[in-house]
Amino acid sequence: MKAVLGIIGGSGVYDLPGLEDLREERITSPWGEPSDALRFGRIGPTEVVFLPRHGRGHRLAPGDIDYRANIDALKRAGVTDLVSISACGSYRESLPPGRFVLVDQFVDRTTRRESSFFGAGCVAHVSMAHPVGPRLQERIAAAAHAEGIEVHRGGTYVCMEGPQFSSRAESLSYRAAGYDVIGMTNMPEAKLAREAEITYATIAMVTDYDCWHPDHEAVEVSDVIAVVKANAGKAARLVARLARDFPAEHEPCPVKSDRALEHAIMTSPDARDPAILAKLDAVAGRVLSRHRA
Ligand SMILES: CSC[C@H]1O[C@H](OP(=O)(O)O)[C@H](O)[C@@H]1O
Ligand SMILES: Nc1ncnc2[nH]cnc12
Repeated sequence: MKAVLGIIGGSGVYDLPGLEDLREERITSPWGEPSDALRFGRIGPTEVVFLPRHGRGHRLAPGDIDYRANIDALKRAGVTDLVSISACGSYRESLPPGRFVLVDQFVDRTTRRESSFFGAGCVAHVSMAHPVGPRLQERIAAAAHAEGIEVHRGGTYVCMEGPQFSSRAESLSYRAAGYDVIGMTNMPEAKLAREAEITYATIAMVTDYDCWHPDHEAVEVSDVIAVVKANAGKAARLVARLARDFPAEHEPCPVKSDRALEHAIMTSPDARDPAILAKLDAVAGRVLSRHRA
């Protein structure tokens, strides 16, 4: 399978410099409205598809993003490997603003988001034991190393509902729980990518110390955006190197993110709702077409 690299830009990242042969296309999805038109292009030999998660001009709050439409649209665009660039707060003194963290675990504390493509009419359960593709993460780390960009490998990203930042008590409890960074967007994004058999990884860009730190009173959006802007060049270099060095063929994922639906669908073929199956054409086409045969 040909590799297509998807990039989701988070807060402050509304375009991707260096995309050649750029074209934009609004992909329609049966799941809803994607955050923006997809931007298709090439970096070196690699096909790249870019989507700004909050839409151009940051129109969408974390809880208003249609994560299902975004992932479905990226799947329709042929994306096999998806990298999220996300601003986050830090729970570690050793992860200061400006540091990139390649997280490998997520905790979902969101409360009012559609977090699955499956449900009544077609039930499926995929594994989220290892939500990040280790080989994709390895490639990001190698690209960072080649560019002289310091990254921290590993860590847990807790995803809160927002849009308000945490209270001090919440911040202290997340830190005590052992989480490393906090944001508002990587869940359900990572879950949906897994259901769509897209390999997912996050470059979490630390922008603040949340509000647990004795020397940092409270998070301010202006501080977050100042850090993102100061590090945007580094992020662009990292993505460009990742894309230039990306293999032409999608590499099989060691945690089977690209085969997540292989044994996941519970509903027997004769009990499946044809209307739901029609919506699942892109996300689950690989396995559903086989079952129909
Ligand atoms: C602007 S601060 C809060 C905002 O930033 C992060 O977004 P993203 O993950 O898309 O970079 C955080 O999750 C909040 O949505
Ligand atoms: N402290 C924080 N909490 C939640 N989301 C964030 N995004 C950036 N900083 C954040």
